[in-house]
Amino acid sequence: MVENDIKTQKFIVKYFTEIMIKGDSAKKQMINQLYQNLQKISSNISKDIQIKKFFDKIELVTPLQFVDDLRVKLLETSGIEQVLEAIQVDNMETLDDIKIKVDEFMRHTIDNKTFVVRAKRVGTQDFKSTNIEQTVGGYMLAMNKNSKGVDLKNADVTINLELEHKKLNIITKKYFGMGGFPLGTQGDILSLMSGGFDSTVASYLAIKRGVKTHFIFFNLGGLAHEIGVKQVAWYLWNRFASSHQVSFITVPFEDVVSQIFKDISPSYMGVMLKRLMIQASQNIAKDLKIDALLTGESVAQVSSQTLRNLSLIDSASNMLILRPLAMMSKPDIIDIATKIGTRKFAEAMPEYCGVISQNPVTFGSYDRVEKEAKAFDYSVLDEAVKQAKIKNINEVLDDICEIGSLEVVTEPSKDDIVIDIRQNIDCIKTSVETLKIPFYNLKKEFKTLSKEKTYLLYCDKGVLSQLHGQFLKDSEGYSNIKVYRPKQ
Ligand SMILES: Nc1ncnc2c1ncn2[C@@H]1O[C@H](COP(=O)(O)OP(=O)(O)OP(=O)(O)O)[C@@H](O)[C@H]1O
Repeated sequence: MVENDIKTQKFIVKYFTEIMIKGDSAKKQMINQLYQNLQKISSNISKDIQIKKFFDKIELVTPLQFVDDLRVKLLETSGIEQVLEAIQVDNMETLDDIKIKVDEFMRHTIDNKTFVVRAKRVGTQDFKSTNIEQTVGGYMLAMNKNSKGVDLKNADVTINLELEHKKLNIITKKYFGMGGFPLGTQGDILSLMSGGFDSTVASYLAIKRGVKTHFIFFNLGGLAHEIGVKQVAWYLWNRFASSHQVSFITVPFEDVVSQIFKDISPSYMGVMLKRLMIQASQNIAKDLKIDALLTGESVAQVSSQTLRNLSLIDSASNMLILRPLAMMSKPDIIDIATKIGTRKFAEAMPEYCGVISQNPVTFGSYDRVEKEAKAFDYSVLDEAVKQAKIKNINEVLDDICEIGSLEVVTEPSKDDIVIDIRQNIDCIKTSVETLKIPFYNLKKEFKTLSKEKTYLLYCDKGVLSQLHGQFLKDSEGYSNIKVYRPKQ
């Protein structure tokens, strides 16, 4: 039981170890960037969160009601090695002050456990860190008969203390952060985003490395695919990169695909399609002053992703192309997708344009690709690039919402059924029958529901409900779907 009337909680953010071994100016630049990123992220949660930068850490002090939100965001911000949660107590002048406070806050942790006290100290006190450890340890041992005693080598519980002048931090929890470099320290990249496992994991790895990651999507003709890609790109950005604004570019590629069917030999269609995507991406990246492209390609993952074919694709442009998954195995990629929450999106992503990957060449020839490329009418590609739509990532969901035109209902009728399609476990409470079906199971489970009822899809902003409802309507032919947006 904590008896003190504490109204704030402190987070201590320790920098990624690779930042700490940099030279002074690189280190300073990275710490400044992380500080700015955290200022932005924390002020989005609450203007009452205070943030302070030190040479070896950043401290954030938050009112208690924002602790959970802030913790989640800190653990999803690149550049952080460890996040410590601490209780901060001021006016700690003597060893007696310290021992009493630490016992008050930490005694509940040592019941039936062995413990050890570790302390660090900054200031001109007349005692040393070891004195703090011994005094606090001795006092807690005497005061807590249920404890199993002090164990210096193998304690069940370590009580970590940091005394800075008269300010004492009692560390209550430690988490591993995401690692990596602060977003914005490594320039900009344009990620070719098809929404499957690979391009989403590749984009995450770029973000984690500190690279500001913009997205480009080539629309080959499927509304469902467009919806899926926009949704997962927004999810990645919102979760791991919202300290920076990035672009989402949609390039209409239907005509390019038709032209490929006219001009290119079947076995080279797949390689040519990728080359054309790379060429279009390069042109757009140059306009946006982006230095490099990113893809989710991985050597040998599918029969067409041979080293030779990747080289044929590469030779379509002279821009740097990063392929962070090049040497990774699929299970490792899926593990990352599961960890970062994109697995469900990837599994729900519809197949597109399968024809173009039938009987692909696996060891294409440089001469032949040149010949195929010469046969292609590039004015079609130029036109597609001209028609590309560039949006801010936070506008893409609204953007697709315009495509949808499902009726929006603010009050359900008594026979309606509400379906909460959000990914989290909470389910909205309504006055009518309400089901929980996360969006990634909707297609499968909707089939099993009575056709006689009207279903009102519910999500946080009404946007994903529009998208998924529209998808069910267009692709599966259902007409008994509306969107539920209760009045705030
Ligand atoms: N429609 C598209 N729009 C943008 N980029 C694409 C598109 N299709 C493919 N790409 C890019 O090409 C890469 C290889 O695509 P391909 O379909 O061959 O492989 P994949 O391994 O299934 O990719 P993913 O798992 O990312 O869907 C993708 O990772 C992505 O970077």
